[in-house]
Amino acid sequence: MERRVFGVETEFGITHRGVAVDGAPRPGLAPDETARYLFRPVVEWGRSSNVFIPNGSRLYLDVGSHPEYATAECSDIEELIAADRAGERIMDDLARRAEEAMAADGIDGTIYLLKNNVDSQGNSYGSHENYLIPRTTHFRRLSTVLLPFLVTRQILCGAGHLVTEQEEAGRELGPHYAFSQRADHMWEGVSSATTRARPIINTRDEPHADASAHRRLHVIVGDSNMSETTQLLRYGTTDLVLRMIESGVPLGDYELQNPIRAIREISHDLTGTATVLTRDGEEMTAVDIQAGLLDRARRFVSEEGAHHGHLEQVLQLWERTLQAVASGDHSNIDTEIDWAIKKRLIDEVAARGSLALDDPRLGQIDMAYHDIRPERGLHHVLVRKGRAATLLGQEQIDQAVLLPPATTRAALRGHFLSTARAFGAGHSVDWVHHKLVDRPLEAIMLKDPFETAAERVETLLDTLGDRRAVVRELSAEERLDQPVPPALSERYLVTGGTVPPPPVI
Ligand SMILES: Nc1ncnc2c1ncn2[C@@H]1O[C@H](COP(=O)(O)OP(=O)(O)OP(=O)(O)O)[C@@H](O)[C@H]1O
Ligand SMILES: [Mg+2]
Repeated sequence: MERRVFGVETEFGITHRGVAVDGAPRPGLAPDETARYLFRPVVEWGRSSNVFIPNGSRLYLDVGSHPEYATAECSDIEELIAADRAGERIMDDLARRAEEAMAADGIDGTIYLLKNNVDSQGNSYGSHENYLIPRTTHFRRLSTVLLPFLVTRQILCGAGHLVTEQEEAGRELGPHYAFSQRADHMWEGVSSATTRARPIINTRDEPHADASAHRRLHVIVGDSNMSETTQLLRYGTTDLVLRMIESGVPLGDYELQNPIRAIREISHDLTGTATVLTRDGEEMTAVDIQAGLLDRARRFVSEEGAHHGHLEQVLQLWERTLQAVASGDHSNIDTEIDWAIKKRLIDEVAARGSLALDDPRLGQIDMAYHDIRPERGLHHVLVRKGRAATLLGQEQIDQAVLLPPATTRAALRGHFLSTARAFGAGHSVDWVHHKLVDRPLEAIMLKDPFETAAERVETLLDTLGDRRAVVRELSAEERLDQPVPPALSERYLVTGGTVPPPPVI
């Protein structure tokens, strides 16, 4: 497919800790109560804990206690990473406000939002990727090529995990460092369930697009990444493998006999030498499978040409990461790949303090790496020290907090909801639908995720009043001055002119 739509959903871990008294930490609020404080400004803003916001994304608090941010539809990987990083910023801002609101209610303490995938009780929460693919893509090829790719992709873009207890039945492993947090929590290869069975690829058929032409591939196996370069590798390689599948190039058959056993064994073997069995009975390592696909990808790119500006970086980082795993020398990737960045830090602290791998202080580092608060989160600290690479400028992330990507229908969603709000008009939107409450019969469906200008949308918004005369777009400074979280600030201002009377019903 020439252009692809990407989106990523992140569920955050949330903890509240009370102020320590005489050095002893006091328990804080329960996660669900903390999450309710977190979402208070969201609910005040949108009368719901499930809202689409001006940057086109969705903020969502399910009955559980893992607040979720789903990026708007993005049409390139850099845009996607910016949208994802904006989500961290938005959640952190909500956490700061929640701490203030709690303090005003006499509840002191600190909120920790972690962009990781397991909490201290061993519960897992997700980082789900969405890729628009043509409906014609053979599902069979998804399981013969995409599934083995995803099972082994963790050696490239796992977030790293310090495992202190044996998590895998039947194998005696002492405390050790694994590639992935999520691998131990996957239960099926390809299926339509999400929470209970946790398949690697979810086939639930909700394309949020023209169903006769497209599918939305829902990948729920990935670890949440802190590193922008790791994200580049994660989405960049997956997009390339999908492109090769879509183009019908022969990719070999790596279909695995037991993908779920394989994903765990690979995660727990940092040497990259654990072998997995293909359906044909061949023994292969994760590095073998990834190297085979990288080789095909290089040939594919040299024949087809690069389809985005970061492609060479993706290929080089892919190769370097495989070399690092195969050689055991991670020094060539330990500023770019999450598992290696974090491992280096853990190894250093362990060596300095002569700590055993199951020392709880190291477990704390494993968690704190994912803390999204810039002053405190260890990934942020490493970036400031030059020990973790970045890809984006701050201004790209700032902009993604306030505005939707300009290249997909998210631009129209953001424009629609911000205009309706400026006029105080009841409205509802989702990925596809746009409705003014007073004009339900004129609801608009945008099934083409690449549609960025639609006369229909403007015509419907024109019923709100003479917009050209009365609506002004606020600058970023003006939006940041508003007393609400920046992501929820009003984008447009009605400055005068004639606002039409309410419609006669
Ligand atoms: N046509 C599309 N193709 C690919 N991705 C899409 C498309 N439309 C929307 N998306 C992306 O898919 C994600 C949908 O997130 P959302 O959490 O709402 O969906 P879901 O996972 O299906 O629902 P839920 O979380 O309620 O189970 C978003 O990141 C969005 O940008
Ligand atoms: Mg979701």
